[in-house]
Amino acid sequence: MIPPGVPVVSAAAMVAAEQAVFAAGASQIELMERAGTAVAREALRFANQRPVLVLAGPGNNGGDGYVAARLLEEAGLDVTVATMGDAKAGAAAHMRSRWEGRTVALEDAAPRAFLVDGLLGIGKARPFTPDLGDRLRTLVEGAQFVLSIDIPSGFDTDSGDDLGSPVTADRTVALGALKPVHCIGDGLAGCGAVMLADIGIPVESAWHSLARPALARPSARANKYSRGLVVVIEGEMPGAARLSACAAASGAGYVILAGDTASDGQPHAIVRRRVTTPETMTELLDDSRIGAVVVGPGLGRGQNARRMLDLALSSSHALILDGDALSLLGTDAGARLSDRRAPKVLTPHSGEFDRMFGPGGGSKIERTIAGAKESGAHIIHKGGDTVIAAPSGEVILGANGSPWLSTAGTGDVLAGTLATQLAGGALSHLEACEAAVWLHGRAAQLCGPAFHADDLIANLPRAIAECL
Ligand SMILES: NC(=O)C1=CN([C@@H]2O[C@H](COP(=O)(O)OP(=O)(O)OC[C@H]3O[C@@H](n4cnc5c(N)ncnc54)[C@H](OP(=O)(O)O)[C@@H]3O)[C@@H](O)[C@H]2O)[C@@H](O)CC1
Ligand SMILES: [K+]
Repeated sequence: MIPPGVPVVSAAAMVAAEQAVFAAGASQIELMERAGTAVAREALRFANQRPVLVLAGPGNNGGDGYVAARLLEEAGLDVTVATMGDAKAGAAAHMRSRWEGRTVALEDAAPRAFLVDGLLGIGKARPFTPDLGDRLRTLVEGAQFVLSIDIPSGFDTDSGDDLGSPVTADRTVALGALKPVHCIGDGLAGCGAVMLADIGIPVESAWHSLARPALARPSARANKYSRGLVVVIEGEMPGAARLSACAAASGAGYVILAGDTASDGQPHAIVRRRVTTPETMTELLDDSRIGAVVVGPGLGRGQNARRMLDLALSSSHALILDGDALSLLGTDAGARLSDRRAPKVLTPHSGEFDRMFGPGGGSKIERTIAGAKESGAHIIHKGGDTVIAAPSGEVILGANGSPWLSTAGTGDVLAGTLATQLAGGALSHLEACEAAVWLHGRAAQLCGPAFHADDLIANLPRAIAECL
């Protein structure tokens, strides 16, 4: 769980924002006092008179820890500080000197019920030595509650990678702004629930956490075309396209399922069109009322699939490219899509993303931005830590889903949900992506455990109702 709709910044951008506050006259000591106060406030909500162990590292994260220790002791709690290394000169050393309570070296510390983790923050973290790692594991496992200051110690701020840290927090108090580690990678599990503390540092960013969309009810003048005409192209595995079409039918005015389906079926509201040749596909797409086309779910990778994809790409409609369409594009994705002027959204999982844009080169956020810039497409890079990137470099980080989403067909449902939001025309492309990811995640939460993709579709109207 992360706070919705707030800026997310890299470690370097956070430091720059802090520097701007110092340049405007605030002192580092003042800022650290505010940070430690925010941590102590959260700790007091959960400590419930239990003995507290504050871990204080050598940097400013440790400085925040000393402030929190002082305030918790003043509030009447039984507090011990375990130190790792000497506090660095400046505010951290100042806060260390103001702590007069019980202090032990980290190596000698014994577990206590309430653990406040101020070992390492957004400075460049190195893996813990084996001895320290073992001691830390004992302290974490011996605690009933772990509260991390800013980030869980031993995680990389920008990639969210766990550097072999034994810390798993129940809660993390993010100071000033969210960082990538709160939203992506191993950090999602390592942070626990994330609280955001405003410590008076103005932060602006092109990256934000996912927020619930504001969706409009249909106007009194609405008709099936004004609410969006969605076309879903069927292929070798028709069930996938049908899931997309059914999801699109939650909100779109008109949905056409185009393919080799001789029989019609449920729901009857979805119009079946027999489209098996380039001629019938061209005829279908020659309709300016179409708001969005979904191509890829269950499409197949044979010659016919390739032909259908090419025709969809050469149309002027907004395209959602998913599943087999992404595999067919492969390493040509950037070159082929950047020439296409009409809107396009790619919805790869990590395997499909790597096949198109390569596996290396930075964090999931940086790689998704690079893919969006290269292809000129919006990209929804799926996973437990979905990253949405626009070619402009804007990013939405969405972790509102459910681990139960990891089942076949849920991606097809996302593609259809997205088509509806794009075809409606009321939202920008980035907003449509954000709305689709939010609705999809919320529908999954409403399903509870052990659902299948059809259940997800059944819950989309309830998720939409929460956005009106
Ligand atoms: N800027 C501000 O005014 C404010 C900042 N705030 C707070 O400051 C935090 C950032 O502080 P920071 O930049 O001092 O970095 P932080 O992560 O605490 O320490 C880095 C140190 O750890 C050391 N180290 C690394 N790995 C290690 C290991 N395995 N084992 C042992 N040592 C290891 C590393 O040593 P080195 O690698 O350089 O030898 C370096 O000395 C931020 O998250 C927030 O909590 C708030 O108070 C608001 C005001
Ligand atoms: K920490």
